[in-house]
Amino acid sequence: MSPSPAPEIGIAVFILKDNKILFGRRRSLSIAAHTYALPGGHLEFGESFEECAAREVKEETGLDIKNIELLTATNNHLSDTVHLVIIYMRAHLSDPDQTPQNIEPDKCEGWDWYDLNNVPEQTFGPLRAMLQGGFNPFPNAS
Ligand SMILES: CC(C)CCOP(=O)(O)OP(=O)(O)O
Ligand SMILES: [Mg+2]
Ligand SMILES: [Mg+2]
Ligand SMILES: [Mg+2]
Repeated sequence: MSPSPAPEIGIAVFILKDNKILFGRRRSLSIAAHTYALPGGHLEFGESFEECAAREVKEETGLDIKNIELLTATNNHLSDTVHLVIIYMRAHLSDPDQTPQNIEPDKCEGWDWYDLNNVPEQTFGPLRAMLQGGFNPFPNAS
């Protein structure tokens, strides 16, 4: 019997601007297809969490970020073929006036800012559950 593949490691970034968070609707990808998720992607060999966060955000939105901090991690055994550890980071825009661009339109329908209390209905399940459970990514959250 061949060994099960190792779980994937994904970095997801809460980019915070005023009281909003950046979400993008994913196209028909292997993970979280057609749901709203945070910018982010697979941790690559030798990267720190912060390096991966900055790289994936730049690759996907063109945004430069700073104050990159580790928040939490979730272990998501989503199906017989998808087991994903998601490491959640938060960050702020290096330039508050910079606007997100949809750099990878084949992977994402576009980026938009959402209030924590009004995230998209079709938010990626594990993320939605975390937020509905009271997780607050903002600094000094009560
Ligand atoms: C959901 C995410 C944290 C893990 C999967 O990342 P992804 O499919 O966006 O991967 P890439 O951005 O690296 O292509
Ligand atoms: Mg990516
Ligand atoms: Mg990605
Ligand atoms: Mg990637």
